[in-house]
Amino acid sequence: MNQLIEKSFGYRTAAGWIAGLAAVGLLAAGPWMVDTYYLNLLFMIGIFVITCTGMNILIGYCGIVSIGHAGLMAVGAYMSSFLSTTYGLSFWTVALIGMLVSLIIGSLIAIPTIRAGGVYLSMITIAFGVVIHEVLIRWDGFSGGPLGISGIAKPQVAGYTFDLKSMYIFVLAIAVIALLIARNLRRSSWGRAMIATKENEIAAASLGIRKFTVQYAGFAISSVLAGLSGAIYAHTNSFISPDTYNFQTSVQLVLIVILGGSGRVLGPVIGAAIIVFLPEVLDMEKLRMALYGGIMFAVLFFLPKGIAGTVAGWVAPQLSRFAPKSQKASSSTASGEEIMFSAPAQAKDKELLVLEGINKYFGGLHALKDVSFSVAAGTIHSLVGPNGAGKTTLLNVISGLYSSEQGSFKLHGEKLVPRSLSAVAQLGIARTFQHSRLFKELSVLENIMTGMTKRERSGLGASLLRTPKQLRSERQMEARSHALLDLIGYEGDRHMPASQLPYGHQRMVEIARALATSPSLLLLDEPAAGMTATEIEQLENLLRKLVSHGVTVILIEHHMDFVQRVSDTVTVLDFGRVIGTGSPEQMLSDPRVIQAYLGGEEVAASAEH
Ligand SMILES: Nc1ncnc2c1ncn2[C@@H]1O[C@H](COP(=O)(O)OP(=O)(O)OP(=O)(O)O)[C@@H](O)[C@H]1O
Repeated sequence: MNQLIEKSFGYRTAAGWIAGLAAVGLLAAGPWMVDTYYLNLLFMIGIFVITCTGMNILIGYCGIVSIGHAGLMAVGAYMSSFLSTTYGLSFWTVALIGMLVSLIIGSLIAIPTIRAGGVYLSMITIAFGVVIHEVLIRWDGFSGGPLGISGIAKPQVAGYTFDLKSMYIFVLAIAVIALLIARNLRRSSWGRAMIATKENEIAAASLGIRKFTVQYAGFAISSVLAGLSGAIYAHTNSFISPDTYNFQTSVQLVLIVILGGSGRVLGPVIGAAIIVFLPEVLDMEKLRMALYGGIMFAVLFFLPKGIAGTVAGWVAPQLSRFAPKSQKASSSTASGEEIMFSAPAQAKDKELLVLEGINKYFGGLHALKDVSFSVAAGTIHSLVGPNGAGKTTLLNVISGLYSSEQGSFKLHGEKLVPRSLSAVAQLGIARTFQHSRLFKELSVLENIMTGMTKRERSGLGASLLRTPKQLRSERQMEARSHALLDLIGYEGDRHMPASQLPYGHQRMVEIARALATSPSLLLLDEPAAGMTATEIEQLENLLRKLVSHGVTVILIEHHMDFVQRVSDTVTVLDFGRVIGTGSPEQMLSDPRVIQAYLGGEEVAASAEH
């Protein structure tokens, strides 16, 4: 039965390829089937697909809504047109230069845009688009001013001059390549890192993923595609003016991505087809902006996932009924233990982490007061204390999410200088969060694979081209993820989006994702919360397995019997201060600890009587 299912998945992929090839074949026959008017429209769809595939990577994968991308198209178009009309250079040379200049300018704009984040991000891109438009109107010597540049040469190859038909075929080929690149990226560690950062920047950073690096890559790809499509358009149309690339064009580009379905590879194709054909069909050329505004409103209100996203939402559950629930990678012979524990176990008596005099303030609140203790390698060290005692704050300080005002850390005997979350992850410290921070858009397997990003990430070029080496690395990561899920005893559907997981499974997957970073120190913030008794038992076994192989665990937990069973050492915090460190038996029977835990209840109880 399993083989049948696997075969049917193979058939699905094959069916996808056949349908794709048939569609491309049909579109390639376009020049011989439609008149010039419709061929022009098809050509424009191709141009938009190229640009919007880049924007889809930026908006859908990275979560950066750029409303100035027409400016980057303009850079490619004007640079190539200027060089072509002034120096008579060939299209192939000037298109390449246009693309590179667009890449350079896009990369420069990316820096403030990514750093600003939030609402300022889109404002910067709008400002960029407006500035480019103004520069083109005023810089006569380069752009021809408001009149633009005309007489731009068409591409030539061995004496053959490209006409609209051949340019259309060329654009179709580039659009298909752009779509394949977007698809490859989505299936690579770069694509997963982009989506992870978009969904939960803190969780992504805790896996060692640098937001700036992945978002910068998204900006770079989209700049290249915008510059290229700008150059192709200019050399086909033979004329460009500043109005070709105004604010309206930028809005149109965003609309195509959102209408088609941001983050969906085929979204730009659907969006571009509708946005190009609709004003023609409705004969609303003069009311184009009003029509776009209406479409934008309707899409955001009725189809927030766009057309492709909505259709996928209907179809995916039907297909998942045929998906193998617990599919394991056949190529892997490695077990979860072999993957996790390739490093030699550390001696138990060695101090892995030493905290000295940690203080943390939130305004007037002194949340951590001179916290000092050490954590021995290969042990489970629990942090307990009443609500608000400062346990999570301490974990946040250790993991680099918060900086402390005073105090120092030593890891493996070396002093650590203040560090970011992603830099701490690079040191081999992994964590989970009190409230699940899984990447909901990604499947269970993809979540785990995201944990391997810092060690396994292939180069960006290899990911875009899906080279055999990159494919091998992907398969290895997938096999390792299966093995890790086996290790934690995860029995659920591994291809299911994390958004659909029950709470207990979310917690387990989050632990597996942290383990995927191969940490030497694992910080767990209330991992048993929301778990069933069986799952807690599995967690207990897993923790024992981890420490037996030398992994060190710092555990925050409110289930005291669980703490008592698994811990080697317990540190008790109360009002941000350490009130004791010792064995679980010592600590949990210490009168100060009982007072700290029960004091509030006693007060409450006495108030009731
Ligand atoms: N980001 C923050 N800004 C302001 N105050 C904060 C912040 N994070 C924590 N605090 C405060 O610091 C104190 C310690 O909180 P913390 O969450 O670390 O306690 P805890 O021991 O983990 O509690 P619980 O068991 O309920 O999770 C609390 O008074 C809390 O309100």
